[in-house]
Amino acid sequence: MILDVQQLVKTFGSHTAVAGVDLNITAGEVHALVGESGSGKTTLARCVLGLIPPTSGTVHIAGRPLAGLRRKELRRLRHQVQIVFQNPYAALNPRMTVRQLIAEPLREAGRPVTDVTAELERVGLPATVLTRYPHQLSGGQCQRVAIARALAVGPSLLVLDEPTSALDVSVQAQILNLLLDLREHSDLAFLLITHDLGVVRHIADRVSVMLHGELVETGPTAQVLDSPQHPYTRRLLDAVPGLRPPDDTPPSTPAAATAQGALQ
Ligand SMILES: Nc1ncnc2c1ncn2[C@@H]1O[C@H](COP(=O)(O)OP(=O)(O)OP(=O)(O)O)[C@@H](O)[C@H]1O
Repeated sequence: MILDVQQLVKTFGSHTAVAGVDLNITAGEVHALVGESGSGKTTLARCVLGLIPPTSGTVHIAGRPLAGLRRKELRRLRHQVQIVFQNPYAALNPRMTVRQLIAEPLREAGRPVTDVTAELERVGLPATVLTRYPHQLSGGQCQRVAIARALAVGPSLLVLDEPTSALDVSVQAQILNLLLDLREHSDLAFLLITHDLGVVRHIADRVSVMLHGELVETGPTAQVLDSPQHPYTRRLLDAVPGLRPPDDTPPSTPAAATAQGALQ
């Protein structure tokens, strides 16, 4: 088990942002976390990353508790979980070249900086971008650099916070395919925070639905999207035309098959 969260609670003053969440992710799993704005997704992710302490509950990374570690151990454990943000331009230092941006985490992880080109190749970028600054890259290229930086320290879990929503639709697909490709060739697991249920259908193995700080439903993606149990999940799905066949249409009809196939 790469991530094991138990009974996690996070309050800010009198406001409860995360209200007793259990969540586990195994090696190689793509786990999507969906829910409306303010439901607590980012707060949960920040607790998982060790950026903020939970009010109560536990987070274990690869079997080790995040709480109560000495600084050095915590740093090592934190390498295991990396994050990629929504807006790559904001996440990358504008004064650093791509070479410097990727060398920085390699150095931090004690790896040779000569690996920079290999790291670039891994995310589908040519060596010609090495001397460029973020503003000289496209949004998709920037996001690839951000992913390369996250991968450089050898994480087991990548938290992706709306990783494609700032990108053009065609570039979104390329980044999603890159993530699938990375997963195919490693045991890397993903916690994918997204509003896009089409993306969930396309790449997630399991999905958790968050509402007012609680996980109201968790299960294999097809099961949750095709037979949602919680009324909130149903409402989310009903808001996206074509994601789920209407209740009175058997899933086996050609129309329903087309609606679902369009998202594949
Ligand atoms: N540092 C903070 N101080 C006070 N309240 C906070 C803080 N961080 C988050 N909150 C509150 O906690 C709740 C959950 O916020 P969070 O950002 O986790 O939601 P979210 O599901 O990630 O939303 P979005 O999809 O818009 O990013 C919100 O009501 C938010 O205002």
